[in-house]
Order: sequence, then C-alpha cells, then structure tokens
Amino acid sequence: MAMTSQVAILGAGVMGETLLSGLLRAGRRPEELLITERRAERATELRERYGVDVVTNVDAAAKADTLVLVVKPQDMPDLLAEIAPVIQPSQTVVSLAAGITTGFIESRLPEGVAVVRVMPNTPALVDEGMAAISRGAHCDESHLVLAEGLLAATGRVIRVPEKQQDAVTAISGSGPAYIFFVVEAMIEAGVHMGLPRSTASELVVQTVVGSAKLLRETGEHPTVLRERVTSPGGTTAAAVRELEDHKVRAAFLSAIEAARNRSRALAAE
Ligand SMILES: NC(=O)C1=CN([C@@H]2O[C@H](COP(=O)(O)OP(=O)(O)OC[C@H]3O[C@@H](n4cnc5c(N)ncnc54)[C@H](OP(=O)(O)O)[C@@H]3O)[C@@H](O)[C@H]2O)C=CC1
Ligand SMILES: O=C(O)[C@@H]1CCC=N1
Repeated sequence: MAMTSQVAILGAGVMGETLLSGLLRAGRRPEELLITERRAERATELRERYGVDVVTNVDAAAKADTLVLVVKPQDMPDLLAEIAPVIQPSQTVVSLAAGITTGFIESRLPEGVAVVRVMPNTPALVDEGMAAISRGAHCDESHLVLAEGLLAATGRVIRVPEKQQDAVTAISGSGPAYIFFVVEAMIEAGVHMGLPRSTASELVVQTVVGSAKLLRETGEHPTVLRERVTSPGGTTAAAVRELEDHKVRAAFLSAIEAARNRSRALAAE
C-alpha cells in the first residue's frame, strides 16, 4: 500500500487528544492526521470536534508513515501485537508511554523499525509542553528530527539518553500534578482563612504563573528568588520554617523517586 505523509495517533485519550489538538493548532491539516480510538462514542466526539478520520489500528498502521502510540503502558503489548503484521521498516514509531522502553517495542515489531521514545506533559494543551525524546536502536538523525517536529508543535523538546527517561517521567511527565497539588493546598489555605474561593484561586494561579515567568526570564537560581521574597523576621521566613519542619522538601524527594520507580516497574509489567 502506498505511504502518505500522514501521522496516526493510536489511542486518543488525554495525551493523544492533547497532541492532536496541538498539531492542528500548529497548522497540520486534518487530512494529514489519523486517530484510533476503541470506544465508538469517543471516536464520534473526536471526529466531530477535530474533523480527523478515526480508523482502526491496523488501517492506521498500514496508511500512516508515522505512528504515535499513546495508549496506557498496560495496553501496549496488545496494540503492538495488532499492528506488527502491517508495519514496515520505512515507518517511524513514536511512543509516548511511560516506562515502555524502545527495546520492548522493537522486540515486538519487524526488524529495523525506528522507534523514538518520548515523555511529554499536559501543558502541551496550551503550547507550554515539555517533552524529552530518546532514540531507539534503529533511529538516525532524521527520525529524531521528525519526532522533534511533532512535539515542538506543543512546546519545548530536549533529547536525553533513554536511561534518563524514568527520571524525566518523574520530573516533567508527572510534574504538572505536583504543581496542581501545591496550588490546591494554597487555595484551601486561603479559603480556610476566610478568602472567597474565587479570590484565593486568582491569587494562587497568578502567583504560580508569575513565579514561573520570573524563573524563566531572570534565569536566577530558585534559592536566590526565594531569598528575595524572604524578609528577615517576616512572614515568608515563618512559612518556610513550617515547610521545613513538616519535611516538605524530603516529601518531594520521596514522591519523585516513587514516580521514577513506578516508571521502571511499568517496563517490567
Ligand atoms: N496524561 C499524562 O499526563 C501523560 C501521559 N503519558 C502517557 O500517555 C499514554 C496515555 O495516557 P493518557 O492519555 O493519560 O491515558 P488515557 O487512558 O486518557 O488514554 C489512553 C487511550 O488509549 C485508548 N486505547 C487503549 N487501548 C487501545 C487500543 N488498543 N487501540 C486504540 N485505543 C486504545 C484508551 O481507550 P479507552 O478509553 O477505551 O480505554 C484511551 O482513550 C500513557 O502511556 C501515559 O504513560 C505520558 C506523559 C504524560
Ligand atoms: O501518571 C502517569 O503514569 C503518566 C505518565 C506521566 C504522567 N502521567
């Protein structure tokens, strides 16, 4: 079957839809994209919302020259078994699944298929994503450039050795959840002290956005920026003392190590 320049997104859940919408915002035409989705009502919803064709995994694997795998790690073995018979070495496979190694994917596909492993994150939905990409055994520069082109549609992209991907997953893949957790806690604190929820929410969200911008635009170390907020004998010093007493720094270290370990375990499952 003749190849087209189509990109197929296999598994259009949270992350698959995020990538799809980003590619469309970046100027890809709906005809250049295919998606697969096993629930009929979700398929209809996506077709109506984005104007892209929803096809079977086998059709996607037969038609598109780039296959982006965005199913849960646990669903990856079945998906690979389904598409392996139709994949050719001229196609590129880009996997966004946490924990799943390029070696695992290569071992279930025909010899020679180029596999790129990516760890994206959900701020890609607003074009502020952070993605890290790693090459599989059969990748050359052109495959990495192709993957960078896809991910750059929704934010920043860096290259990392694959052995760093579990740590990347723990930091930037899961990272937005930690920030939202902190935001939730700060809003709750505001409400606890009597602020209307909407006021607390506006104060916290703008503080997070402003702090992120300050980090990015000044390039200063976070410790320096924190010290500038911390007046001697003042309010911030009192708050930071509580955070240290409650071992919040150690809790972050443990939490992020747990995410890294879970990423490693997903590969073994
Ligand atoms: N969410 C995130 O922040 C991030 C996710 N990832 C990775 O992205 C992947 C997807 O995660 P996420 O989007 O959160 O999960 P979701 O459950 O939202 O999406 C997975 C989608 O794949 C569909 N699916 C499962 N099996 C098949 C199949 N055989 N054929 C077609 N579609 C299938 C599921 O359908 P159904 O609903 O019927 O189960 C679902 O719509 C994971 O591997 C995860 O590690 C990576 C970085 C960040
Ligand atoms: O929680 C997860 O497993 C996925 C991978 C990184 C973010 N979400």
